Amino acid sequence: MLFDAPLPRPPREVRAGVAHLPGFLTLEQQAEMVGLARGIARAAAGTPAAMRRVPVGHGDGMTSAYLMALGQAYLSQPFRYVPRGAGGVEAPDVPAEWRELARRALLDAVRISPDLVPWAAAYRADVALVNYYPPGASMGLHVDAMEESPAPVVSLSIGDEALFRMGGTEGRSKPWDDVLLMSGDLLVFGGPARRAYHGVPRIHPGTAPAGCGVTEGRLNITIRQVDHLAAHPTGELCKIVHTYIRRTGPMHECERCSGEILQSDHHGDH
Ligand SMILES: O=C(O)CCC(=O)C(=O)O
Ligand SMILES: [Fe+2]
Repeated sequence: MLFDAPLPRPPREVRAGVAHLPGFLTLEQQAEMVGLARGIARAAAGTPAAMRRVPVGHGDGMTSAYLMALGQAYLSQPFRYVPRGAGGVEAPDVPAEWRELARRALLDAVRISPDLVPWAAAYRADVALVNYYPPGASMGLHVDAMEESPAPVVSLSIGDEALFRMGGTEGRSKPWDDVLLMSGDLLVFGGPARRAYHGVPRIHPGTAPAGCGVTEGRLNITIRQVDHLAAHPTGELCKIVHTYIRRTGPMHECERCSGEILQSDHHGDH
């Protein structure tokens, strides 16, 4: 009996700015997310927004995961987001319930990692990247560097267990923090860890729980804020395109009202 009961996995701060909340999603919520992702992938099949294999930080002998971007197209070589309509590139919508789920996930994560606090109130998810790892797939150590906003990344795992590795901000070398991500787990990284190297060296085949919606492999959904937004004194939101460091602190200029100086809706992000 001692070894039959699952070991308790309390929420924990892996390091400053990294919160791991095991079992954040119920099995029903997991199956619902998988169903939604599958439906979107089916509808996008055969279009430029279709799920595709994208090697991330891969060495010899590593098999890459499949990727589908929602909210904005995410192109490789070099990696970049392309806003909808720009250059005729389209992307499926991020389901409204995922954006809301990410907002709530961040609020929960803030309680575990106080370094995430500055981002919670103004967080606005605008992109979701859906990764599918077939058995044997992995993702090399990389930095999520293409988002203009420094808001945290909200990551949900469904299906097979994965070894998630978080390194430093300077390079891929040790020390690393290794975290076992199981089906339903939430991981949020931001603040001092936002631009840290991270990856998935391996997944453990055959470990997906019955009823999670994934029978083989692992689904990872990262929900992100790409656009860096600022609030006008009127409350209208604009996208920050330039940041000037003044003696009084950072000042921002937006796309639409070029030249106008805006107040950031974030705190301590520069
Ligand atoms: O699969 C994971 O847990 C991490 C995915 C990731 O790092 C990414 O999509 O940028
Ligand atoms: Fe990443």
